[in-house]
Amino acid sequence: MKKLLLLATGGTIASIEGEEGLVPGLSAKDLLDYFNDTSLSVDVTYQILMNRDSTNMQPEHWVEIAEAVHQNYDQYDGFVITHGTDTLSFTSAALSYMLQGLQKPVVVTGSQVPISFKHTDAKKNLSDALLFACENIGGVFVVFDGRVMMGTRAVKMRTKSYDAFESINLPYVAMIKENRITYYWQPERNELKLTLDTSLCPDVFVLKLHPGTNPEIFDFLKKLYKGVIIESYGNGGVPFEQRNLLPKIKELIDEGVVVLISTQCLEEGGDLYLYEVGRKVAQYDVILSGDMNKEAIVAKLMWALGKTTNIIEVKQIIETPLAWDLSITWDTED
Ligand SMILES: NC(=O)C[C@H](N)C(=O)O
Repeated sequence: MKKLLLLATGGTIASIEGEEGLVPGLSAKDLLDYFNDTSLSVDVTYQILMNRDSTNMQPEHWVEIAEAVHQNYDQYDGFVITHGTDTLSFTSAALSYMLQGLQKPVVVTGSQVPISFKHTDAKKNLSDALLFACENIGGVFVVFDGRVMMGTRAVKMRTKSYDAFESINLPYVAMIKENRITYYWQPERNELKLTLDTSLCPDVFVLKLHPGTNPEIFDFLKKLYKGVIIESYGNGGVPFEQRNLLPKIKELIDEGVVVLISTQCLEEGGDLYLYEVGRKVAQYDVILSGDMNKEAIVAKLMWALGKTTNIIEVKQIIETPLAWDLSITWDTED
């Protein structure tokens, strides 16, 4: 019988009605008691790591979760982490970077409706997650509404529907229906040994551009952050007429802040060399995000800056695919 470790962190799945709205209140044991599915023959041990709405998750909590998996790695065949959905993808991406060389599944799940409610997606998600955690596969996965996605590719798309998550720019790994797993593809196996690398620098900011963005915002960012992710438009580029952002971006880079250009478009990634608006900013030492999603970029940049602030080294880390986070090969000017 497979031995699994369930690590509970809170979220709606573990929430109960509080005086001021839903609040995480169930323990890992409560979750399993509600679940009570006898069709799965697994030996589940549980541990409550924290009990918070995932809106309150901070990078330090990602580290706690990664450490818990690492500490227990040899004792279990697979891991299930129950988590709030709001920042679940940030956590799943961060775990994908901090836990390199996983030869066992680490499955992150949650729900849109508490497990204690009559109609809930929690029981299916938990059951699917436990089932998938028994598989002979390595990596961090998100299992939600019957979909299995790589931890670096899941994005929360819907606030209320059960199909809250999509796998962006990478097909689902598998689908689960009535306790049957149908694979579409599988990450290749490797011979790596598990390493825990929790170096994280949280001084990262995401600036979402909109027409009218005031260039002076960069003066504040320069003081507070070591890395700035500019979520630009379409294929990428920044405005250089009227409220010209280019001089401020150059200043930021000259002062040693790492600047990464990404796009507000979720699908297909950017190509900074297509338009003049892109090429102008591409002349500077900016990092390209390809088709990585925002959640993965934030976690990866924090992880990279935890090791080095050297722009060349950070660029090398970010622009190298890791844990299936990036699939685009770089377009260059010629
Ligand atoms: N569905 C959920 O889990 C939402 C909740 N606010 C959380 O992220 O913890």
